[in-house]
Amino acid sequence: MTASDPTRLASAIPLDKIRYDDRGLVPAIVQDYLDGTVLMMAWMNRESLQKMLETQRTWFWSRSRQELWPKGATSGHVQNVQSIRYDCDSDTLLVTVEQVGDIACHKGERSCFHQIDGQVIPPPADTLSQVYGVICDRKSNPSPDSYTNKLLAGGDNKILKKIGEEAAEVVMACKDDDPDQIAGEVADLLYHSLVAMAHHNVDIKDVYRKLQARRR
Ligand SMILES: N=c1c2ncn([C@@H]3O[C@H](COP(=O)(O)OP(=O)(O)OP(=O)(O)O)[C@@H](O)[C@H]3O)c2ncn1[C@@H]1O[C@H](COP(=O)(O)O)[C@@H](O)[C@H]1O
Repeated sequence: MTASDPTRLASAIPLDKIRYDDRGLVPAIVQDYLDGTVLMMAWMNRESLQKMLETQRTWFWSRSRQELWPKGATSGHVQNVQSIRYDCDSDTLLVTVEQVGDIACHKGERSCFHQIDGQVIPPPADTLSQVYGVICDRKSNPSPDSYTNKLLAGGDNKILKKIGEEAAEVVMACKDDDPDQIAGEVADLLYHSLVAMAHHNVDIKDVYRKLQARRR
């Protein structure tokens, strides 16, 4: 279900089926629709859910201010709703969004979630994005033992040669019809493609956007 289809978005969530608690609230977990990063958790009531369905933007209920609040009203960092799901006993919502701008947190930080080391940058939920994050970090902060840095130092000549080799290895593994070997060679091909993307400053989310745009 996508936000460009408001009828389906509204009909997918029967407002009366949701089990609100004794305060009339239901928790909503908000996730980036491209890489699955968990952006924030906030509370909704029936009215905010209704508003979210109507506007296709996130609306929550503030327990401290006792009022409805639309995400990004002051910062402009709105969240365009892509899908809404509820769990099996209908007492939790999972909302996937296109985050416009960096800031997701209601306190103005980059994320609601702190890592153990105190950083507030959320780790993307999917493995490919995590590996790409490390590769980009190696590019910014080279490490002498890093294979990635050896590739990046060799530029296109070295990186593209490896992509050609890894693609040929995928072909051979498929010819051998060996699922485990195919998985290993595809992992190598994906990794080297990510290095090429980092070398050419491609945002991994742009790849995900293209895949999403092609979804049927
Ligand atoms: N995901 C990978 C990854 N996949 C494959 N490879 C490397 O890619 C190479 C695969 O090429 P080959 O199979 O041809 O092996 P090879 O013959 O040893 O390679 P060459 O001699 O041709 O360089 C191996 O050296 C693998 O270790 C990877 N190297 C690093 N990563 C990730 O990249 C990030 C940065 O790692 P470093 O660069 O090691 O700091 C980390 O998150 C890693 O997990």
